Amino acid sequence: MQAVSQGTSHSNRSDTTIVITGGAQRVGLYCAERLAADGFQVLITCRHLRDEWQQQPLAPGIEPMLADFSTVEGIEQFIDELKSRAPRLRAIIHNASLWLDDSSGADALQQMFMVHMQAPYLINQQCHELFPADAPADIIHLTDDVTRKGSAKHVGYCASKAGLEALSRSFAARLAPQIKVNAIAPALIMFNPEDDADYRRRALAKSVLGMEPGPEVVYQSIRYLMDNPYITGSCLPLNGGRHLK
Ligand SMILES: NC(=O)C1=CN([C@@H]2O[C@H](COP(=O)(O)OP(=O)(O)OC[C@H]3O[C@@H](n4cnc5c(N)ncnc54)[C@H](OP(=O)(O)O)[C@@H]3O)[C@@H](O)[C@H]2O)C=CC1
Ligand SMILES: Nc1nc2c(c(=O)[nH]1)N=C([C@H](O)[C@@H](O)CO)CN2
Repeated sequence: MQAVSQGTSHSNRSDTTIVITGGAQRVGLYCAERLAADGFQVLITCRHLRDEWQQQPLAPGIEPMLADFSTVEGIEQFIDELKSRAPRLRAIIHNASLWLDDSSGADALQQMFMVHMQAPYLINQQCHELFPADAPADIIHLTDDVTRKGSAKHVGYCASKAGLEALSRSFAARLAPQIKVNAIAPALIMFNPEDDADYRRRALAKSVLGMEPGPEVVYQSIRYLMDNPYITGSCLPLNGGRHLK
């Protein structure tokens, strides 16, 4: 039986682009750096350019695009600019996210709906034609393991991430067989600087592996999905065994 090759050789990766939304920091920036090192062109979106890029420029192959997904107009502006650049897309990674708890104001759910659902919905609908017909193509959504059980303190966040998970499965059905569409559902990946010792201890205790893995495990999951030709409509649990507790 003929082996199916999905991986693009290093040489022709340089003419294909991976979009990572919210890629100017933390998980998104780490994955952008690893994918650029793999030879891809990477477009990261951000709401503001970072001052530190003057002294510490982004790695070669990474280019920032300004985008604010808090309004439909902002999402459409991003889509128009992306189309005007007419990249040969290899992947779109919907990483942008707001992690607001339920005391963050009356419009918190609406804000998270815009970033977690409205933006991926419009971008997937209007940008799928930027993927070349004859080459591997992936859309990957970053959801959250918390959708398994719900969250007493992040009701709105959890609901919007659950909606993103359903949106991912629907686009998998709509865009097959040309584009594979999957989700990655992380639990704790990396703490925020403001997380105190007690919070960190409690968060680590929620999984049987009890670790803060860092963003490499998200990059590994992205590469697994990109390189495997037979996975679509899935949601990859990346949770240290939280479901076993
Ligand atoms: N960190 C973790 O432990 C976990 C992370 N996840 C998920 O993994 C992904 C990456 O996590 P992490 O790196 O911590 O994410 P961050 O909290 O650092 O947010 C990522 C980016 O989202 C962007 N963003 C927020 N609101 C908007 C908006 N209105 N328009 C455009 N961009 C916006 C921000 O970009 P900017 O400010 O530059 O515009 C920010 O840099 C997220 O989807 C997250 O929900 C899930 C579970 C655990
Ligand atoms: N957009 C974000 N989403 C999430 C974050 C984050 O920092 N930004 N962090 C978490 C937590 O790590 C949680 O999984 C464990 O405490 C969840 N989502």
